[in-house]
Amino acid sequence: MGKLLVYLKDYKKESVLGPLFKLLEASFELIVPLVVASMIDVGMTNGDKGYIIKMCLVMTAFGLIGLICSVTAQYFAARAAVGFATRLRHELFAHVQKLSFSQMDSEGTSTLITRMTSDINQVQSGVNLVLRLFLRSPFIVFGAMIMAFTVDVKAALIFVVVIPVLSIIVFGIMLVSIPLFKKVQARLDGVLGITRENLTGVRVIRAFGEEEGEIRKFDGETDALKHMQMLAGRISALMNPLTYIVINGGLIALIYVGAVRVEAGILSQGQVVALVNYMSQILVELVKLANLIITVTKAVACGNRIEGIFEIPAGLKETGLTDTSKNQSVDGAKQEKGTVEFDHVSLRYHEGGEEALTDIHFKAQRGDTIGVIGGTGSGKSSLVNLIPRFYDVEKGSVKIDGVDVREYPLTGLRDKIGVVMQKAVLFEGTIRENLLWGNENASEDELWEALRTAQAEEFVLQKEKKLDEKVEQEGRNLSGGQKQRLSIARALVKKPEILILDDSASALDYATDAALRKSIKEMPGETTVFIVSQRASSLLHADTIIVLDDGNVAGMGTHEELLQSCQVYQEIYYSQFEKKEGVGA
Ligand SMILES: Nc1ncnc2c1ncn2[C@@H]1O[C@H](COP(=O)(O)OP(=O)(O)OP(=O)(O)O)[C@@H](O)[C@H]1O
Repeated sequence: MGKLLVYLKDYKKESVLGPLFKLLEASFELIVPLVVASMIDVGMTNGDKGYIIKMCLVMTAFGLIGLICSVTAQYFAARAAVGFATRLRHELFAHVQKLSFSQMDSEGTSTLITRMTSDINQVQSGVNLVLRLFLRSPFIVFGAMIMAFTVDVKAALIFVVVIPVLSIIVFGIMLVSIPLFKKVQARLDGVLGITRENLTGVRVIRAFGEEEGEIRKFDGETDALKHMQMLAGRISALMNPLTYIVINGGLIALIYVGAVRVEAGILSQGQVVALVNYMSQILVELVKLANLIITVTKAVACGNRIEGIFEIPAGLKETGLTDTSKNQSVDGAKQEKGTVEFDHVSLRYHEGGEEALTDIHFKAQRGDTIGVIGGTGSGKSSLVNLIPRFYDVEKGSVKIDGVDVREYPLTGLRDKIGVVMQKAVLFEGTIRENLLWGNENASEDELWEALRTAQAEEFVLQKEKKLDEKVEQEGRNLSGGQKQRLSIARALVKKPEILILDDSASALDYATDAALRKSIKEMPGETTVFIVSQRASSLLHADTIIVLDDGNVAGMGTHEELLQSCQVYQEIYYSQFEKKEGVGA
């Protein structure tokens, strides 16, 4: 948590002024009991109305000044806490962008969202409360005790007994409840996780009629949270009765000793009232202090979890070499733009886990169409994901234009590549805004050209506002096929040297799929295209088809060659060919 405090550095002034104004407010609070005492002893005893009014005015002035100090302190503390949290959120977000997909997979999206939202909020509350109370509460506790001693040493000895007993109760309860609050936080994370999973997968849940099961799961989690909160609440609830018993005992003792000493003429009535006020102030501040410590403990726990994310080293490292400089140094005058080479590549997602890809070796020339086929889980997506460095190889290397992809600046690398993922993802906005992700400077003509190639022109023309038609969050107002075609158009707007279509035509009918492949083939310039597909018919005309089986290359060649020599390919092809003979290939 300590390392996070560096983000407070822009708020040094606020972090100093906030506590200082709180101290000022506390100083006035400590003087008020003495003013009351004087009002009783001088004003009331002598029936001096003028003196009483004067003291009332002094108290009002103290109250007003205290209020101004308090509001000013709140302002500075809030400014520092909100500024700190905003900076922290920015930094965390930027750091998460630098994590590799494997690192994100191992943390989990839901965890990262919790770190970025509720954990940061908790830290923000902690910082705010610390700035307001960490000086004020101890100052009042010790200040009130010292003031009590200045009033009467013998009576103040009661404070010496009461304060430690109170402290033991307050901090004892706090010590027991802090681990419980941590458990409450963990349960809350569970509820958040289950809620998020349910809401993102709501369609599947309903399609499978799993609503009841989900409700039971959710109830189970919330019940567990409730029990934990009740337990923590019951223990915290002991605080008030116990502290009030002690404080009232103390007050009785104080009033008794005070009365005896007033009788003896050692103390005045006003002084006894001042002592009682100091005792009450101490109680209030000890309870505040305990709450502060609980909030701070929660904030530190959340801060440590955030720090844990910062401690994950940025998974994608760049050497910062430019593509052109390296190109020349590697290959002299020879221009290799658009070539993709896998040099004995192996990939493992987790240390100690199974290899997802083993010894993949091939070279695609500029303008080639490479088909990748294989059963589910055979490694097709894993293979193409290595090209834009969504994951890094474990062994070997992936080279573009003769240069290892790890040596490109990431933005430079990804500028060369257009990727259309298995799951089409669109963002809230208009069709135009989504397409411009590919190239923010693309002209109107270029957008329509990309839509034409992606077989999306017709349906966009049918929309009332054409390119300015609204796309809702996750593109939920579009069909699966429309989303896929828009995602393809978005990648084409980029005019990439390398285009990766990862099973991205699965929602298209055979005729549209064939038309799409034809228009991609006819695109101006020579784009190297990788098509991942489960459909053999989609890959018939590829220059090379890579057949994957359990992460290994089972065969490589043209359709005709593979049909002759590769058993895995024959199995795939004939299983589909029998059903779909003559359709759209
Ligand atoms: N992010 C990941 N973390 C861990 N393992 C993964 C990850 N992605 C894929 N795998 C594993 O790697 C293997 C290959 O998966 P991959 O997604 O590349 O297969 P695929 O051929 O594209 O499958 P499909 O056709 O079903 O999309 C599988 O065993 C899968 O469980």
